[in-house]
Amino acid sequence: MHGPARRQLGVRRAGADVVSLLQLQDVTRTVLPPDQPALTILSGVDLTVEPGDRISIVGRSGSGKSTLLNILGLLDLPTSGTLTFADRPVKSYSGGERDRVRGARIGFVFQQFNLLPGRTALENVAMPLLYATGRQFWRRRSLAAEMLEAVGLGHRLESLPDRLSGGEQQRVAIARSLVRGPSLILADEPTGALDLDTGQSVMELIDEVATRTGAALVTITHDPAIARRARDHFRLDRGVLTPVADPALSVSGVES
Ligand SMILES: Nc1ncnc2c1ncn2[C@@H]1O[C@H](COP(=O)(O)OP(=O)(O)OP(=O)(O)O)[C@@H](O)[C@H]1O
Repeated sequence: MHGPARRQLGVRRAGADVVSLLQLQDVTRTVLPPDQPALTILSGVDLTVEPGDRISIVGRSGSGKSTLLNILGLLDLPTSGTLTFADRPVKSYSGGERDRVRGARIGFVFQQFNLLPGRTALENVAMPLLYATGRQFWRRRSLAAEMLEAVGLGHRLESLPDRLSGGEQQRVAIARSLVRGPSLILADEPTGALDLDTGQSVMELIDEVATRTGAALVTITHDPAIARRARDHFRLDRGVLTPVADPALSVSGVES
């Protein structure tokens, strides 16, 4: 067994003593809107993410992508089912521990760059290191500069976001997401605000950094060309996650 089927059943690669990075087993998320019956947004979601994985998830608007992303990013807990990070049940973490694990081990890349407008590229990238400890904290400016160098912006350290192009701003946002060396990168429509060529080069950059650091990359997108860059593909449809061979087939008729 290989690829998505293995991933959904959580079967480990033969002979590997891999600690799964993130595992969802039979995850459900239900909300209780006021004066309305309970609404099931995710049901029976199984997914295993291992170090170095490249996974794409596509789904139409309202299929539950944001809800799933919040669970993958430890921002929300499942209503039922099991969520483990590094083989430890997430519900056993205190709120503070969950925040620390998220900050240190998960990097988010969003469609909106969310850069602080009055801060330079260097200050924006150094920001997450204010929450780090030891060497990462004390060396935050030089680590941020190295990261900006790595995304090709070593010459724009002192630039404010409004002096940068969209692609450059996304590179700064990527540098900021990855500066703490996360083991899991969650990219939510990372190229949604960029033109085709810039989008492809930004994805190449994320792939390259993930490969260099051994991080797993989960990309949520409606764009089949972006999804195809992953190795394993899933479709989310009305809260149900299913493996698919080709992301293009799973997005026909999908609205972004
Ligand atoms: N707290 C909530 N209360 C009521 N309904 C909710 C809540 N959160 C999500 N929903 C509903 O659940 C469904 C899935 O929401 P979600 O935001 O996860 O979808 P999505 O796939 O990210 O959509 P989009 O691509 O449009 O952002 C939607 O119909 C949404 O209206």
